[in-house]
Amino acid sequence: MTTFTLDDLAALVDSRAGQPPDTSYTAKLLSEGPAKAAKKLGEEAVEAAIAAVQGDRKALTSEAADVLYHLIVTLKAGGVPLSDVMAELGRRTAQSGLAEKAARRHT
Ligand SMILES: N=c1c2ncn([C@@H]3O[C@H](COP(=O)(O)OP(=O)(O)OP(=O)(O)O)[C@@H](O)[C@H]3O)c2ncn1[C@@H]1O[C@H](COP(=O)(O)O)[C@@H](O)[C@H]1O
Repeated sequence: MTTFTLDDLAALVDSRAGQPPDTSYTAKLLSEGPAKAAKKLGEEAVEAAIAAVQGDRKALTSEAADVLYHLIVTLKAGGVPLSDVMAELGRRTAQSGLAEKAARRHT
């Protein structure tokens, strides 16, 4: 069990933004703009999907980590804070909770 969170990862990515590209992989990726980060995200997502279809749990774990990392970088490059994504997920959860309650009232 790890205590490392997506917020920790986003903070690491934030710390690399604006640094010289030769200082880290993240700084280099961010310096290349949103399209490059998005391309990497797409590639990693396909690799994760292939691992899932093949039932390769080890590869899926590794590729999922790549997806989450490149998603965080893509969000940073696109100017969208992770907190906005979490808020959207929270809204959807709240909405589905209300929808479930309404459905129960009508049964
Ligand atoms: N989670 C990751 C992470 N996952 C994958 N990667 C990098 O993503 C790259 C993907 O591999 P590829 O072979 O597809 O990419 P590449 O061929 O090197 O690059 P391209 O030419 O395709 O752009 C590798 O260089 C990995 O090291 C990551 N790099 C960084 N992190 C996190 O970001 C933090 C900061 O990292 P640095 O920016 O390297 O200091 C680290 O402490 C980690 O927490």
